[in-house]
Amino acid sequence: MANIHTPIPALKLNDGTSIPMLSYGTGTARSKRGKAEEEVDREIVDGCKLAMKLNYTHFDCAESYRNEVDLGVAIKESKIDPKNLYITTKVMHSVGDIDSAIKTSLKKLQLPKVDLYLIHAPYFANEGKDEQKLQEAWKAMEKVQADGLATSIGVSNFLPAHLEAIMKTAKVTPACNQVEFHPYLPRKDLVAANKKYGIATAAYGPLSAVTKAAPGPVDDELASLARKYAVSPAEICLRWAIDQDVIAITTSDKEQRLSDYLRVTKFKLTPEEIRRLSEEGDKKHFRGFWGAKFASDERL
Ligand SMILES: NC(=O)C1=CN([C@@H]2O[C@H](COP(=O)(O)OP(=O)(O)OC[C@H]3O[C@@H](n4cnc5c(N)ncnc54)[C@H](O)[C@@H]3O)[C@@H](O)[C@H]2O)C=CC1
Ligand SMILES: O=CCc1c[nH]c2ccccc12
Repeated sequence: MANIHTPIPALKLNDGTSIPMLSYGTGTARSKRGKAEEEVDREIVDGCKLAMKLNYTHFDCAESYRNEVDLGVAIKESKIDPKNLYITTKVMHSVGDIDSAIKTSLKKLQLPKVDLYLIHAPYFANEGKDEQKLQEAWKAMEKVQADGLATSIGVSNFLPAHLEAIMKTAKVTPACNQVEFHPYLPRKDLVAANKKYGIATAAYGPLSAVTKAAPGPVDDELASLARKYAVSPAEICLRWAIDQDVIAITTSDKEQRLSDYLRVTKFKLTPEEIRRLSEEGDKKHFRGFWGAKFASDERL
């Protein structure tokens, strides 16, 4: 049985801060869709509070999820000092006015600052092709950090070309690039580009191989490793990310699953196990979010 008090491993970011490598994603919940954004959604609040009770500390949110208000209420009701939590949020449709967007997000979250603020996607900039727009948005992100409204700043869904564009004028290197990442979408060139700049990679959709993309060629290897470590195949997927220094952003509304995911603090995959899983993963390609429309090569 997992000891839920075993600390979640942390990764040092290029700005010297540490980020918990297992995060509770708030973007999967669907219940908010029928409600006004300001209306508190008890299902979302209770989901976040459950994760807090289980000792999750890192919460991944976004302007576009329309649930910053709910995460804010969950933090307040949990009575946990926000200093002991790690809150990520992202800007999407307000990317043209990032200065106001962060203030609006902080108001909804009832926080003086977030730990990590991300540009949700590069597509606002003429589907990622307008370098100047990307650079202007990044400059505004640097101001958010300079103003003390976000400890760290980063990006999401950026491909190597988008990183190169902003790095031409950046004063601050993004701390993190949050992208879809799992054995059927290992993003080798993108992870290499992130590494080149010292940018941490964060994975969304890390369970895709056991959920949306199942069945597939990694199934036998996942089952065998799950038996060896007495965990579920999902936890092997999470560890496959973490053992490659990738932050895993997952979620569930089931207490048992959320609790089980914390068993990732109890084991580590060997380099050979990671290699074997990656080799099997290479036999299939699956992309669940932001499809080919946005990348010249879907596998990028
Ligand atoms: N930056 C971006 O563009 C994006 C960010 N995200 C963030 O990442 C978070 C996690 O994304 P997901 O794709 O949901 O991650 P995920 O791949 O970890 O999947 C989690 C989902 O799988 C389900 N699940 C877990 N174990 C299962 C099992 N054994 N069998 C069947 N279903 C199972 C859970 O109930 C949950 O709905 C989101 O909540 C959001 O915060 C997600 C998508 C895009
Ligand atoms: O973050 C990516 C997935 C996602 C979940 N809800 C929304 C709403 C708007 C854009 C993207 C998403």
